[in-house]
Amino acid sequence: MLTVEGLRSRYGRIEVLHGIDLDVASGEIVTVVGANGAGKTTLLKCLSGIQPVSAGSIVFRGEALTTVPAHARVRRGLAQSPEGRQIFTNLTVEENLRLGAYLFSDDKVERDRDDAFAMFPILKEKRNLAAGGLSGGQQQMLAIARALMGRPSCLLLDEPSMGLAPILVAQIFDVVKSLKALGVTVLLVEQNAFGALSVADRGYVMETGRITMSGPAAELIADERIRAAYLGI
Ligand SMILES: Nc1ncnc2c1ncn2[C@@H]1O[C@H](COP(=O)(O)OP(=O)(O)OP(=O)(O)O)[C@@H](O)[C@H]1O
Repeated sequence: MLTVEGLRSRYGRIEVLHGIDLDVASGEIVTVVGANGAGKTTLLKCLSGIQPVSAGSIVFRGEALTTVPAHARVRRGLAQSPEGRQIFTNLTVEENLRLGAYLFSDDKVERDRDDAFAMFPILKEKRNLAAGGLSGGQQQMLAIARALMGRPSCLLLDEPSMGLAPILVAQIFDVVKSLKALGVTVLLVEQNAFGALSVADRGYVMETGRITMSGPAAELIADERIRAAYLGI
């Protein structure tokens, strides 16, 4: 569904992605794990079209995306739930969800909203409250639910567990896992390697702008080097 080859990107004169190769098949949950500053967020920004690519290619559902603007990528089914959530805190939960469906005016929007409420009952309970009043975990759920309202075929998730208490981290990873059942393909970028690899089918390890390891998530979790470097085991 998504194939990235030789992707390079830079901030000014400093290159931070040095030729990334990765692919995500339809229906998979794939994670990119790596330390703070490895380049994970930059990679997702290149995929969503808000960071220029200096070399390489991005092909999504058979179509080259590298020069397609960000808004057009969303229309093609590639959606991002950004790091730091970026929900509209002054709007209600329901208004935030409706904004996620801005591409559509059909009656399926109501059904999508009901599906979101079924998936996240707490959002239904708080639908008329300002989103800024939600807890961190609830805001993260809202950010994911809002991205789903755009009916993506592939969802890019940037550090959904960041800044959350451990119990909420577990909940968020459960949510990611449940996306698979909805038929949504997920590319999940995370510093929490254990949580991410626990729910993913496959994983890539990123270090200073390069992919240094990849494989089935279960194999990566069992790998001594990964356990020592990322899992603190
Ligand atoms: N706007 C920017 N201008 C210059 N350098 C940047 C900018 N954003 C990121 N960088 C640098 O690019 C490198 C990769 O950063 P990036 O945010 O992609 O890493 P990351 O793995 O996502 O880390 P984090 O987990 O903190 O988001 C880092 O060295 C960072 O300092």
